[in-house]
Amino acid sequence: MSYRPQASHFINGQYVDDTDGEPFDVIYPHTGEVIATLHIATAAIVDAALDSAKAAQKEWTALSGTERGRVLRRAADIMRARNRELSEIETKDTGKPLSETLIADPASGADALEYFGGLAGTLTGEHIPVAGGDFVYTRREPLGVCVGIGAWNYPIQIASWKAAPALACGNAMVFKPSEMTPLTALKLAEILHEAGAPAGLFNVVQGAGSVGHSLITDPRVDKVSLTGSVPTGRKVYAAAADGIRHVTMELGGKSPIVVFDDAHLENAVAAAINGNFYSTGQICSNGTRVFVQDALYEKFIARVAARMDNAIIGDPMDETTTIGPMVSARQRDIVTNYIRIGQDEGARLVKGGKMIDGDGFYIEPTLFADVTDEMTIAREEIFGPVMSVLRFSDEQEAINRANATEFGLAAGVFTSDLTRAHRVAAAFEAGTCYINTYNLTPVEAPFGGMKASGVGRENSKAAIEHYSQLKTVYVGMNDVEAPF
Ligand SMILES: NC(=O)C1=CN([C@@H]2O[C@H](COP(=O)(O)OP(=O)(O)OC[C@H]3O[C@@H](n4cnc5c(N)ncnc54)[C@H](O)[C@@H]3O)[C@@H](O)[C@H]2O)C=CC1
Repeated sequence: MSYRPQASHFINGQYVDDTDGEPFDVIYPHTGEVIATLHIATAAIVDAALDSAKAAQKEWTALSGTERGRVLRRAADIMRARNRELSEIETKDTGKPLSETLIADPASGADALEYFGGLAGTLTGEHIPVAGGDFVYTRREPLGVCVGIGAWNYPIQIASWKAAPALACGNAMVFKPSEMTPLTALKLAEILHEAGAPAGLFNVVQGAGSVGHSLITDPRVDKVSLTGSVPTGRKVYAAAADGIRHVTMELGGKSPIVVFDDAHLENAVAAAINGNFYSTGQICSNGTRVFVQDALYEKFIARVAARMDNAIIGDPMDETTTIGPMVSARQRDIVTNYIRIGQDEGARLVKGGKMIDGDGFYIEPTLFADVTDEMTIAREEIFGPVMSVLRFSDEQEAINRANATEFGLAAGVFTSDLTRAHRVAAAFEAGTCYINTYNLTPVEAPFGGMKASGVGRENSKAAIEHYSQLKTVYVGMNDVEAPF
C-alpha cells in the first residue's frame, strides 16, 4: 500500500517542498505501514503561503460573485468525477472504510463547493432609506486571508466546508490539515487550481500545532476557522483574540440521544448505531450518551447488541467492510483506556471492549449499559466506537441530564409524541438537534456547537456571516449643517 503526494505543500498554484522541514510519516491505519513521508512547513513555507494568499485574494475579490461561483461549481464537478480516487486516498489516510468514503467524504466536499458556488452571486448588501432623503447602503465584503485548521476524522470534508464559504465570499485561504491526515487537502488545492482559482487562492501547508500557531498569529491573517478538540479550541481562540481575528470554532462533543418508551425501536437503535460506530466512532457530533426510558431500556440494549453482531470489521479497502481501524495507535490506546475506566467504574460491558490483535489499529465496537452520569465515559469525549446507555424515567429528568455537560454540539430525541419531540428539541442546549433521526449534516443546514462545542456555524447561509463583514456607507443627499 502506498500513496505519495507530489510534495508536502501546495502554494501559489503548485506543489512545493522544503526538506529543511522536519519529516513526518503518513501511516495506513489498517497495517501500520508508512505510506508517505512529508515535511513540516518551515517559516519560509508559511511565509510563501500567506504572501501568495494575500496577493491572490485581491485578484479573486475583483471578480463578480457569479464568476467566483463558477470556479467553485467546476471544482465540485471535478471532485465528483474523481470521487473514487479521492475516496481511496482518504481511506488510506484515515482508515475509514471505503464503503463510507465513497459515499460521504469527497461527496460532502463537492456539495459544499456546489452550494456555496451557487450562493456566491447572491451575496449583496442592503439599501436603507433614512431621514430627509439620505440613505445608507451596506456592502458585504470579504474578511481577507482566512486560515483553516483541520481535525483528522473528516479531512477533505473539513477542508471543503471551510474553503467553499470562504472563497465564495471573496477570501483566500491557507489550510493546515491535521498532521495525522495530510493528504486529501492537497487534492482539494489541486482541484480548485484546475477549476480556475487563481494561484495562491487556496494553499495547503503541513505541520502540527506549532505551524497552526504561526499561521493564526500572523498579521496577514484576518480569520481563523478550527475544527478540533475543546482544549485546542481554547488555545486557538486565545491566540486569535490577540489580533482581534474573526473565528469559527467547530469543537468536540458528548452529545445525548434521548429515547422515549414510545419511540420506534429499530429507528432509535439504527440511529444510535450510526451515531456511535460510523467512522469507527470518530465523529464530533456522535450521540455517545444514549438515554433510554425505563420500559424500553433492556429491549433497546438487546437490539443494539444483536445488530452489532452484523458489523463487518476489517480491511477498509474491502467495500463490504463497515468498521475500519482507528486513525492511529495513539487514538486506539486512548479509547482502550476509556473502556478500562468504564469497567473499573462499574459500567456493564455488554459487547466488545477489546483491542484486536494485529498490525492495524483495531478495536471492537463497544456497548456499555448501566452507565451513570458521573462516570468518566459519560462525561469525557472518547472519540472512538464506544456507546454508553443510561436509564431515565421522565422527560424533565432526561432534559436536565442531557444538558448537564460543558459540551453542546448535537442532541437527538426519539418519540412518537409530536409535541414532546419539539418541546425536548427546544430544551436541548445543543447547536444541532435531531428528531427521530441522527447525525445527518446536509450542506443546506447550519452546523455547529453551543457552549464549549464552538463558536459560529458551518454550512448553509449562516456560514456567510462568518466569512464576510458588512460595511455601512451613509450617503448624504442634503446640505451639511454645523452649529458654527
Ligand atoms: N465540531 C466539529 O465540526 C468537529 C469537531 N472535531 C473534534 O476534533 C477533535 C479530534 O480531532 P484532533 O485532530 O485530535 O483535534 P486536535 O484539537 O488535536 O487538533 C486539531 C487541529 O488543530 C491543530 N492544532 C493543535 N494545537 C494547535 C495550536 N496550539 N494552534 C493551532 N493549531 C493547533 C492540530 O495540528 C490539528 O490540525 C475531537 O475533539 C472532535 O470532536 C472533529 C470533527 C468535527
